[in-house]
Amino acid sequence: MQHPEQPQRLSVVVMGVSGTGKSSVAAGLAQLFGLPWIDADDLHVPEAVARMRAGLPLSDEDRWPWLDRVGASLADRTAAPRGVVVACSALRRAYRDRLRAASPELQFVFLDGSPALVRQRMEQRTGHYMPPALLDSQLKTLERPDASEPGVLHADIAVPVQQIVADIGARLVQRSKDASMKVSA
Ligand SMILES: Nc1ncnc2c1ncn2[C@@H]1O[C@H](COP(=O)(O)OP(=O)(O)OP(=O)(O)O)[C@@H](O)[C@H]1O
Ligand SMILES: O=C(O)[C@H](O)[C@@H](O)[C@H](O)[C@H](O)CO
Repeated sequence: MQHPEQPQRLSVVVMGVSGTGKSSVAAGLAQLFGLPWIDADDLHVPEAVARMRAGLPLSDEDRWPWLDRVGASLADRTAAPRGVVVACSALRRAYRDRLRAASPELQFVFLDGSPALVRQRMEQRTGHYMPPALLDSQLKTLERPDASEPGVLHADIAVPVQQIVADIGARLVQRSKDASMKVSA
């Protein structure tokens, strides 16, 4: 179903370290806005997944081509003419800038929370290749988006997914209204 206040084209990356709820929140936002969603985990080459499964973190060199595939999905207006929501760790500023270069209207949702809570959720979930032991390296690699970075909404992962989705959804709609007012002013 299309959200009654659907912004023009919505291009959103839900970012954060492993286990913060990116897939859950991306799926919820996509449902709210009637858009497709993509899990960037599905765009890793098998060698990268095998590496993480074995407890080895990815390097920049592993991530650049993957980020370019994520960027291509964000920019694909044929597959997603009204927009798309992508769950992607996008841990470093340079990674996010690479995605912005592919999709200039891109907005980010940063899922933030205590490492203890994230670890607990990673340990409780089943059937995922990412071992909780890689959380420390994820946290070390993370460059938290600060006020100098454009278009980032912050969300606290301690609240239920539905609440994060409703709150972020409302803020995205508000932003789109603010942007159209600026254009017409
Ligand atoms: N806000 C939340 N409240 C309670 N549980 C949550 C919340 N968000 C996610 N979870 C649960 O935490 C676990 C991790 O969530 P999810 O798989 O969506 O994270 P992710 O960031 O996509 O992980 P990864 O990047 O490793 O694929 C899942 O079991 C999910 O159901
Ligand atoms: O940049 C990275 O190190 C990766 O994208 C990881 O974050 C995982 O793919 C993802 O979080 C699944 O657990």
